[in-house]
Amino acid sequence: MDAVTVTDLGVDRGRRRVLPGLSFAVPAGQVTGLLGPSGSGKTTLMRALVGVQQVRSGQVTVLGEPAGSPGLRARVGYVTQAPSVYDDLTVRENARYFASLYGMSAREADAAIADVGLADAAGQLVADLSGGQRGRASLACALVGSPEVLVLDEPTVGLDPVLRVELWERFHALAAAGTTLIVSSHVMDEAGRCDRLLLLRAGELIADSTPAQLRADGRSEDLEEAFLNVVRAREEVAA
Ligand SMILES: Nc1ncnc2c1ncn2[C@@H]1O[C@H](COP(=O)(O)OP(=O)(O)OP(=O)(O)O)[C@@H](O)[C@H]1O
Repeated sequence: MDAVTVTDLGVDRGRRRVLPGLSFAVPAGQVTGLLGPSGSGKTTLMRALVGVQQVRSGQVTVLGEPAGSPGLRARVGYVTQAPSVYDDLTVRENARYFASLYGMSAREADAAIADVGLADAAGQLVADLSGGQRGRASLACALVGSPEVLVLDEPTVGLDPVLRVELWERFHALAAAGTTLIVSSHVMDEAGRCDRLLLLRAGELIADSTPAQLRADGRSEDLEEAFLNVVRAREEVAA
């Protein structure tokens, strides 16, 4: 079953056509990576998926409803690149506040904090956290609502490798329990951790694939090189 379907999605930002017309589907209960260089349109696409982006054309359907429908608010979680937590509250107070909005208990808030590796910093004010810790506090606040679809914009930026691996394990545990995750990254080594890959370049979908298929199509075990080979092959066809 598909959790998300996108048909001919066109988005302009300012005077630029950022997404010319994308079509793809995201299967439920998997981790789908949205990979692409800076400026390729990842955030714009994620904004369209959660219904906060004005679109020029096309349809975005999430869990059977148009993206942004009121009925999806509690079912779709979105963690932006800029952490959306309250600086003047502690990590615990933030998580418990968001838990109360979703009708969840303080215990569930504390579990979400532990899930992102912030248990030791639970009593600290968000204002006193590092950038990476702040991002994880924001992630904890999204996890606490147990959304069916989680859209995460570069959640591992600035994290040390151990923590990155732990978060990816957490993403896969959530997917195994039925959550659909869409995770953006511009680091190709994270592509290998995804079940499926959507590769964007200048707003175009270069690949809708799996890591294994991309390695085969790009004739390289190295995903970055495989991506480049696929891009070059497309350019040769277009020339
Ligand atoms: N508010 C805006 N007005 C005009 N253009 C914008 C706006 N926001 C983004 N853009 C442009 O849209 C394009 C795609 O931006 P987007 O943020 O979606 O890319 P991205 O792949 O998420 O990049 P990054 O990895 O750096 O976050 C870029 O060329 C960017 O300059």
